[in-house]
Amino acid sequence: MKKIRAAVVGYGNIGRFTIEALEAAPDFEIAGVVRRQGDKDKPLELTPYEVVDDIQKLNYVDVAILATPTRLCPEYAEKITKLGINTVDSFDIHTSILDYRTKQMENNKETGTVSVISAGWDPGSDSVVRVLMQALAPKGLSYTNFGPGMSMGHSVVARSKKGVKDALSMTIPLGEGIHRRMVYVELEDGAKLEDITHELKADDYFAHDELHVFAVNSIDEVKDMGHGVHMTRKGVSGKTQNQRLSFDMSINNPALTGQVLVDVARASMRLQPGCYTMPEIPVIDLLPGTREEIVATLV
Ligand SMILES: NC(=O)C1=CN([C@@H]2O[C@H](COP(=O)(O)OP(=O)(O)OC[C@H]3O[C@@H](n4cnc5c(N)ncnc54)[C@H](OP(=O)(O)O)[C@@H]3O)[C@@H](O)[C@H]2O)C=CC1
Ligand SMILES: N[C@@H](CCCC(=O)C(=O)O)C(=O)O
Repeated sequence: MKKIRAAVVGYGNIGRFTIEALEAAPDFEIAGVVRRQGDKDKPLELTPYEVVDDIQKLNYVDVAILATPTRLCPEYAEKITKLGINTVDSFDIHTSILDYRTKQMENNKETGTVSVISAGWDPGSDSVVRVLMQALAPKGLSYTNFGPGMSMGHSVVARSKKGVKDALSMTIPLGEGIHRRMVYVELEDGAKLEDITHELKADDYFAHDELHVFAVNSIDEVKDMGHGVHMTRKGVSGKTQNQRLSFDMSINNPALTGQVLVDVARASMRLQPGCYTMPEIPVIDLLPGTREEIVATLV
C-alpha cells in the first residue's frame, strides 16, 4: 500500500505531537518538517527526518499539516495549496471559520487541492458532536463547557504580546458554556502587567470572557497541557421532550489535536477538491482501512 506523505509545518506543541501521531499511523510517512529556522538546532527526535525552511525543498508531499499559530493558517494554506499540496489545520477563531472556508474554497478549486480547516477538537471533533446532537434532538439547547485546562490557542495569543516571554491560558468552566480565562505570564525585563492585561482584553480571543492575568516567575513550573470538554444537549426529538445527551472527554490537548490532524490529513486524500470543516467529511474517512472493513466491524 502506498503511504501518504505528510509534512508538518511549525514545530511547537501541536507540531511535536503531530509527528508522534504520524509515527504511530500505519498509512503515513513523514516527508519532513518545515521550520522558520530550517535545520538549525535540529531537535534530537527529528534526526530521522528532513527539516527545511521551505516546503518546496522536500521531496513529494501529499498533505501539509499546519501546526502554526492559528492566525497564520490562512496565509500558509493559500501558499501551500498553490503548490498543488493539500493542507489541514486546526484554525480556532470560531467567528472567522466561514470567511476562511469561503476564501480557501476558491484557492482549492483553482488548484485542484483539498483543505480541511478548523480540525482539532474544538473546533473539530466537538463540531461533529454538536451537529450530531442537534440531529438527534433538533429543538433544544446545547452547551459546550471546556476544562479546566490549558487552551493552546489563547496561550499562543498571550505569548505573542510584546513583553511576554511565555504564557499559559487556563480555561475555567463557569457552567452553561460560560468561561473564565486565567492567564499566567512570564514577563520580559521592564514589561508591565497592566499593559499586557490591557492588550489581552482588547484581543478578540479574550474580549468576550471574564479575564484575570497574573505574573509568575516560570511558566514551566505551572504548565500542564491537560484539558477537556463536557458537552450537553437537552431537547426535543420529534414531538417528545426532555431528551438528554452528553459527551465528555479529558485529554492531553496537543496529543488529541495532533491525532485529529492526522485523521483529517488521511480524509483529505479521499475528498474532491474544495475546502471542508469536520462535519462536512464522512467520519468513516478519518480511519485507515477500507470502508468494507469498517462497516463490518464498527457500524
Ligand atoms: N482546533 C483545536 O481544537 C485546537 C487548535 N489549536 C491551535 O493550534 C495552534 C498552535 O498551537 P501550539 O502548537 O501550542 O503553538 P506553538 O506556539 O507551540 O507552535 C506554533 C509553531 O508555529 C511556528 N510558527 C510559524 N510562524 C510563527 C510565528 N510568526 N510566531 C510563532 N510561531 C510561528 C513555530 O514553529 P517553528 O519555530 O518550528 O517554525 C511555532 O513553534 C494554536 O494557535 C491553536 O489555535 C490548538 C489546540 C486545539
Ligand atoms: N481551541 C482550543 C481547544 C478547545 C478549548 C477551548 O476553546 C478553550 O479552552 O477555550 C485550544 O486552542 O486549545
